[in-house]
Amino acid sequence: MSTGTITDPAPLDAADPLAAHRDLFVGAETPLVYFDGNSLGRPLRVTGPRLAAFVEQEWGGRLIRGWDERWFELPLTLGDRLGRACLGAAAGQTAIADSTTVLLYKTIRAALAARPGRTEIVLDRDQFPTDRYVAAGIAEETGATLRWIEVDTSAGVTPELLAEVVGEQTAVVLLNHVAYRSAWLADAPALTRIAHDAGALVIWDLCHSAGVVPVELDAWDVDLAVGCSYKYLNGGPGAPAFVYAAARLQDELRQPLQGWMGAADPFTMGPSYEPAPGMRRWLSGTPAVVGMLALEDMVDLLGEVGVEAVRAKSVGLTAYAAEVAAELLPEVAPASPTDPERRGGHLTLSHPAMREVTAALWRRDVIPDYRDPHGLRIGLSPLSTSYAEVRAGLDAVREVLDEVTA
Ligand SMILES: Cc1ncc(COP(=O)(O)O)c(C=O)c1O
Ligand SMILES: Nc1c(O)cccc1C(=O)C[C@H](N)C(=O)O
Repeated sequence: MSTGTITDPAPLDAADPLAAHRDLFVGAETPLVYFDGNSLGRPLRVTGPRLAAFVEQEWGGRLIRGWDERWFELPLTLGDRLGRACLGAAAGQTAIADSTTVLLYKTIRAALAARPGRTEIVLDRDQFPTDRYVAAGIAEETGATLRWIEVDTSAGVTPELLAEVVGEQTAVVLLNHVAYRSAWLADAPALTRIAHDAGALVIWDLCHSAGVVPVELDAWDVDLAVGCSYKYLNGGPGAPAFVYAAARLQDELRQPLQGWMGAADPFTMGPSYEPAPGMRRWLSGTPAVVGMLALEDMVDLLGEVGVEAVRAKSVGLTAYAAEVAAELLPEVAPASPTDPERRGGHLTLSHPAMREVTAALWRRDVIPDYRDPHGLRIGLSPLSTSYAEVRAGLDAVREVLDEVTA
């Protein structure tokens, strides 16, 4: 059911300079509507053959020699390439390792230890659960206290809100760059400055921005950052995460999971742990080489396309989704910022029936996410999503909403 005033997606797709990139992704040609690329991105077509070739040639052919030839350095070489492609990080500051959860533990502990005498971890009430849970566990373990920023679930942390809570006891400020629920895009440079003015270190969780929103970690003077690689970086389910530590802090920071792969000379196998210089000290155990291969493919693609172009399409897609939703779903409330400058790569629409609507949409191969309270979350991966797909998905929301509220 259309009001007739909604912009036709066809000319938008025809004018989209990235439209052809859709064909690079597995499944993008099917009628399924995928609104969950911010939870698990689609695989690139090149990744299947690349995994098969890895098994036959690198793993099967080189066997243990692969470590010396490429794998031992891969967390750092790929980290550097990821840093250059979409994090604004010069070489030597990014490593691929662990999961975001584990890297949150490592970075928060390292930051706390670097601010002796200060006891507070500042974070917001609405940040992703794993961030809050890890911080709470560290507080129990170390005696640190959590100091909460109260935020509106349809918005996020502003400089004013942060300035109210930081103080001389703040050791570390932990923030999400794009809020997982509302898509609020935090003003990272301003918030980083506020943390620094209070004498604290800042950790940015970039899970919902890496690969879709340009990030400038060096220019913003960020201390530490973490993020996952399976959303807009299309690394695949459970692919390892990334960690950034500013070069100026690397000698000073000590992460707590002292494993042999982060030691100065792993193969000396000496009696005690000495951290490796540079980013290698952020590693703990054997790197997940197979898990990095799909990410490598996406980093190649992002390097070619440029994250600014990805962001331009992302803004186009979320603006179009907001426009269509406003026309087609007048009873639904926007639960994301209306200003595209403050909005990340997804859009959340709120209505009391959205849990039921989401379940019904999945049954008809329209795949968004549901997030409490009442949020239908539409994740739009710019390189694999078309404007026509946005329109088809929202038409389905209209039909299903009519059915479940009839
Ligand atoms: C902001 C944020 N942090 C962390 C995570 C997850 O961390 P992990 O990959 O360790 O499950 C997610 C999503 O799952 C997230 O959205
Ligand atoms: N990591 C996930 C998983 O292992 C299973 C299901 C969903 C996820 C997610 O990534 C959730 C996502 N971070 C969110 O913002 O809700």
